[in-house]
Amino acid sequence: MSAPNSERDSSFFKEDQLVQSPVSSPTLHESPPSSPILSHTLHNLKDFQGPRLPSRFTENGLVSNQDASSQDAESSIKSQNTTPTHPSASTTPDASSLHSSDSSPVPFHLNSPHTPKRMASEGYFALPKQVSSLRTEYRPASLHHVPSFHPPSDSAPPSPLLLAQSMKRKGSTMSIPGQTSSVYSNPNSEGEGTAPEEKLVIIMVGLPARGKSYIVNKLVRYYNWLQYNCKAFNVGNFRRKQASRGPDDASFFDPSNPETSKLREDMAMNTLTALLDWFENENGVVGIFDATNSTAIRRKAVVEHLKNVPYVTTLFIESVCNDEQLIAANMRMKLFGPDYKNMDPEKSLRDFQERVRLYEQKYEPLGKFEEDLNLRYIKVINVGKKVVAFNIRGFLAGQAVFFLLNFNLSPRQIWVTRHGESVDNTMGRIGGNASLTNLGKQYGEDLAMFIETKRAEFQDRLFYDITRESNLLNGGNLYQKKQYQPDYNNQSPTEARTPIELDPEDEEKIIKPFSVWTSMMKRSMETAAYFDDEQYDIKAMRMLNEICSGICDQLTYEQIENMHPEEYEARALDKLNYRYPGSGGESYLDVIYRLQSVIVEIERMKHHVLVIGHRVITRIIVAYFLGCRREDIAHLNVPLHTVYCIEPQPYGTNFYQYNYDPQTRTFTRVPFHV
Ligand SMILES: Nc1ncnc2c1ncn2[C@@H]1O[C@H](COP(=O)(O)OP(=O)(O)O)[C@@H](O)[C@H]1O
Ligand SMILES: O=P(O)(O)OC[C@H]1O[C@@](CO)(OP(=O)(O)O)[C@@H](O)[C@@H]1O
Repeated sequence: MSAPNSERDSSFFKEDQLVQSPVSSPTLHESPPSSPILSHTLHNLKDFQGPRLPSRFTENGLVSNQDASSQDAESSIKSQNTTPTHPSASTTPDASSLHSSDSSPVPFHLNSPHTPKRMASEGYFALPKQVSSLRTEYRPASLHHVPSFHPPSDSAPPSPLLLAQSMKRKGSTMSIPGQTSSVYSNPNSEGEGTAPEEKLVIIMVGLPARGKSYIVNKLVRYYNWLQYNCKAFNVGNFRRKQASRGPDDASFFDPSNPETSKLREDMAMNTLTALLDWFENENGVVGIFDATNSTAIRRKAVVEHLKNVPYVTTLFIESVCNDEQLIAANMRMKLFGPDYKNMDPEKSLRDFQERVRLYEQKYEPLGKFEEDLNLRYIKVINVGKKVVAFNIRGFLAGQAVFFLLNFNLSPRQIWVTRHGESVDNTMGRIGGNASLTNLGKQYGEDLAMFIETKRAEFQDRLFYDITRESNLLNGGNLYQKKQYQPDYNNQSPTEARTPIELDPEDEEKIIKPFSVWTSMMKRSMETAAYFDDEQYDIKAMRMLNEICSGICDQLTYEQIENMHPEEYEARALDKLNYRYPGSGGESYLDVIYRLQSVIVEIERMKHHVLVIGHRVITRIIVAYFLGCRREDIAHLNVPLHTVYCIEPQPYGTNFYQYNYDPQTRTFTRVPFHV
């Protein structure tokens, strides 16, 4: 019998790993376990000499091996409306508690959606190999006759039916690297028996120039930052690498052309196969299939291709856009893309418009077909102005939905810097809650002036771009930028200008609020003290506090090396996962997870923000926008008195870096290098 929680030794708990579980669970075409729930239970009751499970069931509750996959062990639990009791429990559930709420026995049906095959695809645990090979006899009692429950004793094993009920169905829930520890029994050094973790295949849907790849790139960055191994598989890129890829113009996309249609389907399935190979060979966790996937028949082929893959769940993401201005802008963006680079823009635009027209002929939006199959999907309409979600389940899928509800395309600036120099910085002491030195205060004062200037500059750029855009679209003359060059050297940029009449919609886009966020530590809040809270929304956040160094707080690195050499060495080996010992001690991974809400809020905001953080905080935020590899995050070079500016763009992100010179009290732009 498994030990109660409190007595389990540490071997029961293992950090949820990034890598896929090494356990070789039975692939679903092998003879499936006789009863996934029961066998899983046996696996958990590691000392229990439970009832012998049959290798077969037949129609009256016993099902042949071939049909075992239609075995509905789970519904026999779910429908009996009882909280499964552990076989060792002394309570004896009476017959009524084993029946559905309407007190009639629940039919034991064989075609349940929760068969081992479906359970695997829904993220339930498939059984570790050593259990599924168990060959024992089990004859489920008829549901009309419910045997009374006798606590197990050496001689009489518990009633198999109740044993079944004691099996909590394993659902998919969050497994966060460095934050959760999945409990399982019989761990061994290779991690055998480690709980297999859910994998997610995201399937994009949408006409060309609807932002699919843009969304994909953001999701890849977000999942990887959360330490889930995520990669995009773009069919267009696959096509461009093919020697025999058919015509390079829109005719390739003509659905009435059988040859090119076959080519396109083959390219799509080959790309999907590459995604599955990546799952297998590189321990992928979230694979994103980036294609138009514009017809139900294509999506059915994708689902068929995936249905036998263990632990995989799917999520369709459709980007819908009926904003003509945005679509026109998107199409113009495409002219700078790989399909039309260095080609005549007018001709390329016409060709791309023809490609879209050909797709539109056969386009089928997500809907009844997917709902009839209970497939999960989310529709993002006009960049999230409206979002429709269907049957969203699973932790990883939920993360995608959460993210998609919070991103936008508005041009704005994201500024990140550490606090000004603190007393502890001058002493080389880490952590603590020291105040600024005079130099640190000077930095804060000059930072406020610098940001004020950059805010006005960006506002000018927005004004020029937006009025130019609206003039272009309205056939008007281009706005002459020179009318708008304020004299920054002599006056505060925000007051010197004559007010200009703007229509309300443009005004909202151009005159943007500006948030200044600090941690709740003195050195950060004191740096923000020079910002005018009439002009800036200033907010202190505990999530932005510096990493807690536990027993090493207030020590120098040299002291740590001398006093705690093993800690010093361990941290140097794996700074990302290493957690400082002592009360509140944290790792970089811990800080990443407490910054998740800050990152999503920055993505959601349409206005500017300045984060005045700390070394770890600055590294993690800059690493997110850079899309850094996990091994680089904890080592980015982010010295004091350096300001980073991040500008999200339609295709990617612009980065700028400014170094502060305390002698001249100026900021100079330098090549971005972290
Ligand atoms: N949700 C969205 N709806 C519409 N356009 C978007 C969306 N997200 C991003 N875009 C814009 O669409 C442009 C083209 O996006 P892209 O990803 O290349 O399209 P697709 O991959 O669908 O062909 C990007 O420049 C981006 O600014
Ligand atoms: O992860 P490492 O490189 O140790 O940097 C974190 C350390 O940086 C420091 C600098 O000493 O942050 P801060 O920017 O707040 O001054 C310490 O407080 C913190 O422990």
